[in-house]
Amino acid sequence: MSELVADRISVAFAGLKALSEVDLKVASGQIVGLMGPNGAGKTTLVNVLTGFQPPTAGAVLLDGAPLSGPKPHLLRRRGIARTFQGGRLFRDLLVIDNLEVTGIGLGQSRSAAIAEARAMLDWVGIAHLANRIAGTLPYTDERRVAIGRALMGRPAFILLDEPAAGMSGQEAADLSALIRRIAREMGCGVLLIEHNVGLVLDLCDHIVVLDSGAVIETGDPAFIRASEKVRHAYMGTAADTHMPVLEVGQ
Ligand SMILES: Nc1ncnc2c1ncn2[C@@H]1O[C@H](COP(=O)(O)OP(=O)(O)OP(=O)(O)O)[C@@H](O)[C@H]1O
Repeated sequence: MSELVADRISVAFAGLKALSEVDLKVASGQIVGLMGPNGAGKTTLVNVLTGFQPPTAGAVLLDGAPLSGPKPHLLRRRGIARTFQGGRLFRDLLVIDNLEVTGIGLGQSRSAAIAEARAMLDWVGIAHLANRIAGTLPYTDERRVAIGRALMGRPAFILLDEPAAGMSGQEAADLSALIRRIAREMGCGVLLIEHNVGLVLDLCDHIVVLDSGAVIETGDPAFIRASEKVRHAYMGTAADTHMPVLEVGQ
């Protein structure tokens, strides 16, 4: 059992407080949702947890030990992987090569990286895309490749930044099933940033809601669904009774 913790993380950009003393915890096999309106600080927190953004204050702890100042590739080697908004694949390379170079970057031999890349594409359900040029894929397939690439080396944690953006209901449902398998079958701890509130409420064991850089609510999906504070943050008024729920599947 492994645990990734954000401990009172603050980030300031030239006077703008992007995050203020944010706490968050993800354990092995758990799916934690990170919600909040645009500009709430979600990506900044993922950047801090993955070494792309140094915190102004606070610490990231992996199994109780602080990870102060390491570079993203070193955190990746320690088992903290992520995807990005927009995929960020090596667009001129084949899909299989995108995964292979990641394996090699993690210290695998070429043959081990190729073998894991093939097995991973199969596990994610996109073996048929192995020999496509990554830059020619439709958006939704690109997302799956990005997730497969992030799973190379079997990370302990995967942080997914808006993986369902632009997906149809059925595509989001398929993605949801994949994320559940990542947690249940791989035992990976998942942190999910997603604007599709329906997907987050359906999938997550625990949810943290940010607004203007601060945690305004944490709890299980039923608690978050009923929260006036969350409704208020999303809709701008407590009088509104509907959160912007996009239904998953069916
Ligand atoms: N590198 C940066 N320099 C200056 N300001 C930044 C930087 N990165 C983010 N910000 C600001 O910090 C705040 C939080 O941004 P962030 O991207 O983390 O929010 P978010 O919740 O991920 O938003 P979205 O849902 O739109 O992706 C915003 O006001 C944003 O403009």
